[in-house]
Amino acid sequence: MDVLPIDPLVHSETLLRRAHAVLAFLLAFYAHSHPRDASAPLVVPKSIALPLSTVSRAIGIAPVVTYADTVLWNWRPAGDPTAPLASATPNLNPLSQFAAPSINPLSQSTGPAVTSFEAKLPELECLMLFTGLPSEAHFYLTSARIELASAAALQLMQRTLDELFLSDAIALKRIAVNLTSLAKVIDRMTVLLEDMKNGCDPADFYNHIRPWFRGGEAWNNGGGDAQGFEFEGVEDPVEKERARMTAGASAGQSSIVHALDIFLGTPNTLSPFLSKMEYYMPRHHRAFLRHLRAMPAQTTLSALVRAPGTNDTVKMAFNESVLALKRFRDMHIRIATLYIVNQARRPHPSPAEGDGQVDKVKGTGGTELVPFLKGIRDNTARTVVPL
Ligand code: HEM
Repeated sequence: MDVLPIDPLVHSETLLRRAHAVLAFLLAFYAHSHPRDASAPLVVPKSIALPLSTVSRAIGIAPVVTYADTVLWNWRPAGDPTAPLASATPNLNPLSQFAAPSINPLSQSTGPAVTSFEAKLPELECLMLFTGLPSEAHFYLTSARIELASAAALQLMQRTLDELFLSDAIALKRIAVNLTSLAKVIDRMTVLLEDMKNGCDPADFYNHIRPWFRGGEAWNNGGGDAQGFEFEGVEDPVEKERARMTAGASAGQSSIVHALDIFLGTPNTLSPFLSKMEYYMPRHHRAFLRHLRAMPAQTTLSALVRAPGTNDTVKMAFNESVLALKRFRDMHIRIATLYIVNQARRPHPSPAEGDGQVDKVKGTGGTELVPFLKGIRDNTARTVVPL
């Protein structure tokens, strides 16, 4: 195929994102419908490799299928094929109305308005699927709904950071209310995560959907020297190396849970895997995480809840949020067990992970998922502060 120029796209972030998604899907179709030779790199033809590498560099994201391609940029309002691409036109973005749900921390006798913005949740459908299976659409849209619900968490975090700056008695009261609200938003995310089971069949997921997400890292999984993808026509050594050992798409690339970890000060912020996943996020998300991390240590929430003299109300509200995040991760482990570990135990058509060593089963991001996810969950629980 010809190498198509990307010049007509360069002035539009939206078109560049769309190009990334289309090219990354093409890369996955090419790579994973190709006879696999674990001893050699997979040469990706320049018709895919060159524009994908250029577009990825332009928007600062890895040249492979990412969570952004399958979830963040992969929806439109259901039943409206003429609707603009996700986020093309802010006013027509069905998610934009949720960016600022009306949560007023000081008028909370009946709790935050989490349910009221949930009621307005629009019906969404996916732009692209690998398989066309309803399970695949449900898989992506479950994550999209979690992202949507988490808009409220972002706002609560922002308000709390503003109050931290003041840290007077009223500010402390507001912080406690915000944190209690945050716990409720995280619990809502957990309910939405559990809804994965109501539309995504575990066997379909494991055998037919998940194999498409694998990156260069998985090309020679377990086989000697790492070979990965070789992008034909890409000469720049940095870009070549970037393309070679890409991780597969994973919701570990969603920035919301990373943001919660930084905000609450869990030790997960030190996880090399989670840091690596930042390169697979849109650059604005990455910048946001850096910004959160750059807060001076003495002005963080973590410092406040550990400072002598901080009242128990604030500490209890903080612990509520931490424990809600732990519950989210408990649910996530149950989901990963159902969709990956249990499936790996069964005979299945593709030899993705069929060596029977269930403890060594890997996530699409490349982790040994059972110990990894449990460690992350336990770190979260350890962040609780004593009263
Ligand atoms: C069938 C559904 C799912 C399965 C099988 C699954 C599996 C996994 C696995 C195996 C990992 C380890 C990293 C890797 O190697 O890829 C992971 C990480 C992660 N996943 Fe999922 N996941 C699912 C759905 C979701 C959803 C809907 C979310 C929320 C948006 C989510 C959020 C995360 C996060 C934040 C991580 C990083 C680890 C952490 O912070 O706890 N996952 N997932």
